Amino acid sequence: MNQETIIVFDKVQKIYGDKYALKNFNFEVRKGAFLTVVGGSGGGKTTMLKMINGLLMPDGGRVMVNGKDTAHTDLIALRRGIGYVIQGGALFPHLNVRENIEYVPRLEKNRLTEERIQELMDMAALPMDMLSRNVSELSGGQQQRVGIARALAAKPEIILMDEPFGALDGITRKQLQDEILGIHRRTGVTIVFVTHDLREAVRLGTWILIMNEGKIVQQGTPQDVRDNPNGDYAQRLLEQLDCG
Ligand SMILES: Nc1ncnc2c1ncn2[C@@H]1O[C@H](COP(=O)(O)OP(=O)(O)OP(=O)(O)O)[C@@H](O)[C@H]1O
Repeated sequence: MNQETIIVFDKVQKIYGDKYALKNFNFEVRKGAFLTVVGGSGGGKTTMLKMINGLLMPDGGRVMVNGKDTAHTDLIALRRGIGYVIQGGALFPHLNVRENIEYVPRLEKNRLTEERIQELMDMAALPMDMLSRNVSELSGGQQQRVGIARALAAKPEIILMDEPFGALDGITRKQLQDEILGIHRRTGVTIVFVTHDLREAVRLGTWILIMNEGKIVQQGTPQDVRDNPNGDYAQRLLEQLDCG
């Protein structure tokens, strides 16, 4: 394994009934990458993401994170090093912002210092006076920011993001994209970010993976993908960039 590789998919298969969600999927994620995974509905993006933190296991092949096969690893320890952000933030609605952010570290008997909480709020561009607010009173964009602060709390090596900004208006979406780019730049965390939106994928990614029907259509830098679309599917997807 390449020293700089943090996640490896090795001949991974995932089958539901007689349909492959992932078919002979081989892929490596470099440490520190901002990988964006793009493609149409049902292409296998969420399936591949959930295999990284062991929410799903392969039916064939293996997924390695930091050199360890997820099928033979302590899943709690694995998830401790992986932040997970999904659409809507999946916050605990009855808890306030502080309690949401402190939730996982507390389970592990790690108290976050006030300094660390301030740092997390700053990274997510949230004001400190929001800590005592109940999350159900916050806007969608604010909730998503709390989800990001919570995912960062345990200083993960990897952050998985599944359509995190899908439900937000254009302006809020752009602000959150800027925030996550800043977090990536400052912390060097490896990010795997699933989106339907090629424009978002190109804007954020250092590396782009285009998937369709459980297979890789194309991968490369945003520039490579734009300049040399591989086949009809990539070409049609890229046409989104030119109209709109
Ligand atoms: N629990 C499940 N049971 C049966 N089929 C499933 C299940 N989860 C996913 N699938 C199927 O596997 C395929 C890949 O789904 P997946 O959610 O990974 O795609 P996706 O690219 O993330 O799609 P979307 O962008 O719509 O979320 C789809 O055909 C889907 O219907």
